Amino acid sequence: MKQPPILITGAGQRIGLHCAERLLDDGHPVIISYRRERDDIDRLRARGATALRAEFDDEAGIMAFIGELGKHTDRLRAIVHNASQWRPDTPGQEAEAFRQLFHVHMLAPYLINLHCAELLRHGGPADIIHIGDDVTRKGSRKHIAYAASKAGLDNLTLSFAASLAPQIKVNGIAPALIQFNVDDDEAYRRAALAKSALGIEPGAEVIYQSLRYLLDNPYVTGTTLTVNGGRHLI
Ligand SMILES: NC(=O)C1=CN([C@@H]2O[C@H](COP(=O)(O)OP(=O)(O)OC[C@H]3O[C@@H](n4cnc5c(N)ncnc54)[C@H](OP(=O)(O)O)[C@@H]3O)[C@@H](O)[C@H]2O)C=CC1
Ligand SMILES: Nc1nc2c(c(=O)[nH]1)N=C([C@H](O)[C@@H](O)CO)CN2
Repeated sequence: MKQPPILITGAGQRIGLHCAERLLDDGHPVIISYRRERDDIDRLRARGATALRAEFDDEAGIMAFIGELGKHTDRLRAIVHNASQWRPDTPGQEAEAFRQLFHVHMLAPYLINLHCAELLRHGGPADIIHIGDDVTRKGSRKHIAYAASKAGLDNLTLSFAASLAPQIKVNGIAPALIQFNVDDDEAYRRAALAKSALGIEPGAEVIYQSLRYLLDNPYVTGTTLTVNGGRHLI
């Protein structure tokens, strides 16, 4: 019997896109959510992925996505909450930033988990994976709202792991620098690389490897994998 699809949110680019491609390479059916249309999303469609547009900026958008998802599948192998916005604290926009970050990093995973857990209860292996951030370990001077919203996501991992066991495993992945953004200048890149013991920009494959471990291990739940190049050692 064909495996149930794996849902990855925010997989129109970068880490989510890479993980979607690698899951397709491994023969998994894939559903992604995306916000802005991109050529890469057409490439995923050509490989058989289902791409559903989603805006998690308010409750209505999140619930609309949940309704649309239910029209495309009655089972899921896993839900990967990857969608995210990385924005600094901006004077004059503090509350709006906090609202946006709370919605995408906490309310969307919370409502999707509550409303879609039933799709994971099909008797086979089932996982929810929250992509957090190593920054929750100590906070951030310039991304206070971002770090707080990711810390809330870490706590959702614990609560949902307890609540959905034993049918569904729930874990997190806490990356630190994985992949620079195109507009990151040389000085920023040098400073960011110096913040970890291993000092490299590893690329998205290290997140796919972590995802693979959590999907394949039947005895891990309620944990968060740190993938940070040893930042905690510096
Ligand atoms: N890249 C890195 O080095 C690190 C990444 N992480 C985490 O890893 C994950 C993947 O990182 P990365 O690939 O860089 O992520 P991106 O910054 O590329 O964001 C992923 C996607 O999330 C979507 N998204 C953002 N806000 C919303 C929203 N309100 N509703 C729906 N979709 C939304 C974006 O869609 P669109 O572009 O169409 O707007 C984007 O394509 C994230 O959770 C991130 O926090 C953690 C530490 C380091
Ligand atoms: N949604 C995103 N979250 C984060 C990103 C990103 O590009 N998108 N990038 C980082 C940085 O790499 C940081 O870990 C090191 O400077 C953090 N989160």
